[in-house]
Amino acid sequence: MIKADHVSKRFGRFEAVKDVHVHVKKGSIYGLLGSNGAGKTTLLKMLSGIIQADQGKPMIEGEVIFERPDIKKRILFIPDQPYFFHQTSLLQMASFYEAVYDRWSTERFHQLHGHFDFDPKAKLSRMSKGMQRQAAFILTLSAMPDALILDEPFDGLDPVVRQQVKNLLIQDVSSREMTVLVSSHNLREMEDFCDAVGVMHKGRILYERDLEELKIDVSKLQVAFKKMPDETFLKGMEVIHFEKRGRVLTCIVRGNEGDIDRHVRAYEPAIYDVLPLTLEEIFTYEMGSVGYEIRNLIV
Ligand SMILES: Nc1ncnc2c1ncn2[C@@H]1O[C@H](COP(=O)(O)OP(=O)(O)OP(=O)(O)O)[C@@H](O)[C@H]1O
Repeated sequence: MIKADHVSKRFGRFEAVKDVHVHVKKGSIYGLLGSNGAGKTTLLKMLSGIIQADQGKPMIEGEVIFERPDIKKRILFIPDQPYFFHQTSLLQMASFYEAVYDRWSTERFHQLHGHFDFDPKAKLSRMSKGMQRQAAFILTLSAMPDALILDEPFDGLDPVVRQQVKNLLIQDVSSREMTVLVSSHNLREMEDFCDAVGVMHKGRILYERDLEELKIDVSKLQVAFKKMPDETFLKGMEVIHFEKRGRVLTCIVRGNEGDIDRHVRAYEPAIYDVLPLTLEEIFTYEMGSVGYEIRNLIV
């Protein structure tokens, strides 16, 4: 659905995006993570058709987006600072959106501003950053886009509204296969929200993973033995990381859950638990093994 095919972008002599290849599947949510200046906004703007790539193809449904105004009407971008016309209200902005976007739904618009308890006649310029962001979501989701590209969309939203917005996005993804590409500095923000994540650093995608596959493939074990087993215990599994505190071993291991379970039980542990792994832990260990310290890249 959304694809960056070896895309690069320079600003003068500075290369902000370097040969990036990303694929966001239809009906999925892709989290683009990265620190300040990583190149996320530049990549999102190319994929929204706002700026042109120097090299490679930013594509939507197999077409280079920059050259296709018709496709741009179905792909909406919410920038990190939403823009509204001077002195307008949500209602006035809605008239503009209705005129531009063929699939605009007035019913959805009323439903959404009711949901957020939003005064549609109040001037948007007098509203807080978080309320302006809510307004951007109300307008954008009422345009019923096929794909949404969101730059730091949760900044400035309180935790309740943040969850409401996430739920609305998930609803559109599951009910009508909307595709979402979302950038964030915050790994925890993406947990339980994205289907896939990519980590961007200094213009490149360092690491990319499907989260379902990742969570199935990596486990965290806590085991204790009356008598410590020999080295075959650790050598018999693909251990990414382990810590030993007294008699308790905590191991992050890769591989089939059933095979791991059989291997561990063969050593007759006194205590054996499989603990939930956070996205941060998976990243810390996986990226650590390729030479990056995730904590230095994102929070
Ligand atoms: N129009 C521009 N002219 C010159 N340099 C630019 C321009 N836009 C972006 N850059 C540079 O490109 C790099 C990537 O910027 P970009 O905004 O894409 O990063 P980002 O990952 O979105 O960062 P942040 O999380 O801070 O918003 C930065 O070094 C930035 O200064």
